[in-house]
Amino acid sequence: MASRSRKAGESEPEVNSSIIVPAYKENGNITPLVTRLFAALDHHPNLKAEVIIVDDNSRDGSVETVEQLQSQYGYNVRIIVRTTERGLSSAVVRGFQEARGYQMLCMDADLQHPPESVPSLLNAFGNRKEFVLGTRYGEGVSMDKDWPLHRQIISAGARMLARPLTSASDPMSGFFGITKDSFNRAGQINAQGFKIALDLLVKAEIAKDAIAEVPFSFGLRAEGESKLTGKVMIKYLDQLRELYIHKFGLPTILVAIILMFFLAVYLLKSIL
Ligand SMILES: Nc1nc2c(ncn2[C@@H]2O[C@H](COP(=O)(O)OP(=O)(O)O[C@H]3O[C@H](CO)[C@@H](O)[C@H](O)[C@@H]3O)[C@@H](O)[C@H]2O)c(=O)[nH]1
Ligand SMILES: [Mg+2]
Repeated sequence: MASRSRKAGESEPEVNSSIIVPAYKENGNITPLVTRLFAALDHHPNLKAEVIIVDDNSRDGSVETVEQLQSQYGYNVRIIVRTTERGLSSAVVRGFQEARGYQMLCMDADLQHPPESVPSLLNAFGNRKEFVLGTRYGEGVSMDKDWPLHRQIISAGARMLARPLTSASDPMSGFFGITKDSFNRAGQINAQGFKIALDLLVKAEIAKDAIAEVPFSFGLRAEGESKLTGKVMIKYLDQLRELYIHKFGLPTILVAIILMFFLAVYLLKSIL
C-alpha cells in the first residue's frame, strides 16, 4: 500500500484511472468502499487510480472520514463537497471534469457495485474501448434476490424504453466508465436525473464495438437509503424524450406516443 501514500510536500502521483463516486449521506459506506477498492487495485499495478467522492453537502461526517482515509491513501482519495448543486448525474459530471485519469469510472457509494469488479472494468478499456459497462445481464451474474420487486420492474421498464437508443445491455446499471476524449466529445449532458451513462452513450455516439461489457452481480445497499424518488423517474422520461429527439430528430408528440406505446407493451407483457 506504501506506493499509494503521499508524504507532505511530495508531488501528486501520476494516475491513469479515476473512480468517481457520487455520494449523498453515505458516510457509513465510504471507509469500506475505499478500503475494498484499493485492496482490489493492489493486485493490478498497471492501474494507478484515484478515488473522487462527489458529495452534496451531506454534513454527515463524510469529509472527516475522507480526511482520515487520506492519512493512508494520500491525495489518491479526495472529496469534493458541492454546496450549490444537487443530483447524481451532475455530481458525476463534476467528478469527470476534475478527474486526472484518462480512463474514468463511475460507481455508487452504497456497495451495490462491488469494488472487486473495478479492476476488470478498468482493464476492459484495453483494446481501444471507449466505454466500459458493468452489466447485470451477463452470464454467471445475478441481482440480489432481495432487491425489491418494484425496483426490478422499474428497472426493466426503464431499460426497455432505452432499447432504441443504444445496443448496450444495461445502460441503467450506474456502473460504467468512459475515456476523457469520449466524455469531452459528448458535449452538453442532461445532468438532471440518475441515468448519465445513457446520455453519454447517445451523445458521444459510442459505437457498438467501442463498448466493453463486464458482467457483475448487483448487491443490496449496505447502509442508508436509496435516493431514487418519483421525481427522479419523471426526470428519466424527460431525458428519454430529449434523447429520442437528439438521436432520431422526431417531434416531441411522436416521441411521447412512442414512449407510451413501449410502456403499454411492457405493462401488458408483465401482466399477461
Ligand atoms: N452527490 C450526490 N449523490 C447522489 C445523489 N443522489 C444519489 N446519489 C448517490 O448516487 C448513488 C446511487 O444512489 P442510490 O440512492 O443508491 O440509488 P439507487 O436507487 O440504488 O439506484 C442506483 O441503482 C440503479 C440500478 O438499479 C442505478 O441505475 C442508479 O444509477 C443508481 O446507481 C449513491 O452513491 C448515492 O449516494 C445526489 O443528489 N447527489
Ligand atoms: Mg443504491
